[in-house]
Amino acid sequence: MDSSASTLILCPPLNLKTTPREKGVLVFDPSLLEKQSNLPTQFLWPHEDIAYAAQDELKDPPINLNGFFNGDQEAINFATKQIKIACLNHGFFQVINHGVDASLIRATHEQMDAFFKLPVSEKLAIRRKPGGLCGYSGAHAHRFSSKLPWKETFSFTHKHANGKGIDVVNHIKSVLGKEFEQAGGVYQKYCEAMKNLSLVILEMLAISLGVDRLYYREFFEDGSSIMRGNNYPPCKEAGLTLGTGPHSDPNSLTILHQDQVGGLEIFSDNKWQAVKPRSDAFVVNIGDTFMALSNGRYKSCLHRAVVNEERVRRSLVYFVNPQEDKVIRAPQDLMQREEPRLYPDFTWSDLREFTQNHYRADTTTLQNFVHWLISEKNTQP
Ligand SMILES: C=C1C[C@]23C[C@H]1CC[C@H]2[C@]1(C)CCC[C@@](C)(C(=O)O)[C@H]1[C@@H]3C(=O)O
Ligand SMILES: O=C(O)CCC(=O)C(=O)O
Ligand SMILES: [Fe+2]
Repeated sequence: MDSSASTLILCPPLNLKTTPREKGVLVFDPSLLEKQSNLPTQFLWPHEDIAYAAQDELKDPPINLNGFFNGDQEAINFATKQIKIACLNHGFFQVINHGVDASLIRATHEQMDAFFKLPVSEKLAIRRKPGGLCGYSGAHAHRFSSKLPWKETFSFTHKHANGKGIDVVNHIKSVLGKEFEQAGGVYQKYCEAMKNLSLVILEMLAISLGVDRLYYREFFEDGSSIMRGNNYPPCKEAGLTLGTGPHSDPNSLTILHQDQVGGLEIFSDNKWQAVKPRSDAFVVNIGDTFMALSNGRYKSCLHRAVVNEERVRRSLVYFVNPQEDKVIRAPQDLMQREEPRLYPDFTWSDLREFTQNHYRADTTTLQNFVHWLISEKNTQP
């Protein structure tokens, strides 16, 4: 396991108060890192993670959601069949005609850009703390000391049940100050749009699995998702590092919007395949929690993000989660005699704790989590 707080300080330390769990603060400042003659070893990734750069682009057609919004049954059947094929194959698909305003997507990217352009000291003042998921992170140095991702992230929670609330605005104002009220408003709208889109996708997933069409929608109605901006600066030695290493997302679904630079790759048909950016599409992937909610029928998708030498790349990510203490259990229809139940009851809070404190997400997170959960339960007094 590699989750010790980093003692490494790549750039002159700023005057930061650190918590006892933070043994040091790595400052991810690409303009300073650029001046170092070699890529610091902490950013090097092993051959098996980097190798076999995608030669092909994924050819799957995007799923058109128009029919769903218009209640066109034939179109819904067609789209849910396409979703089923994608989720049985690799757990990844793109959606178009999703109903989210292009101007809202653009505005959200712009607000994230403005955030990442803040001085490093301001970003570090709201840094993500060990064990937590929210705040600013430079290269995830608060969690790992090797195989650092060449990226910075800014994350916060979005609670689904708050409807048209202003919890995101209030949170952003409280951490960044009143001048970020407008940014908070944009994020709030974007999160609402992502929540609504996630509920549509969950309904289509239910149809595609042949279970009660509202099963997942209702399950996630009071969920608590995570919104994140990823910023991948250009890297002189892009071939030696990764923006996000190969992993499956532990959450339920991920809805991602990437800019036009490109870099997202998914592992399908035994090879890495590039996902060509489409500004009008959202990329959706199945995560470990949904894999459990489908009793293993739908695959949690293996993916990574490569960086490049010239251009900064950005993505907006909405990690969909249920309410944290809700029991994760597949619908009864998917746990028949011929398809025995594959996973024990667990909660997102358990899996989140496992991935934050005991494990680095990979393709076997769910399997290893189940073993951990069982042994934890057995050792509790
Ligand atoms: C529970 C979580 C851990 C991560 C953020 C949320 C949902 C996805 C996870 C993550 C993206 C999976 C890949 C590795 C990771 C460290 C990352 O590169 O960002 C993961 C997240 C995290 O801890 O930030
Ligand atoms: O930025 C990307 O394209 C991928 C990011 C990702 O996989 C993640 O944040 O989980
Ligand atoms: Fe991911």
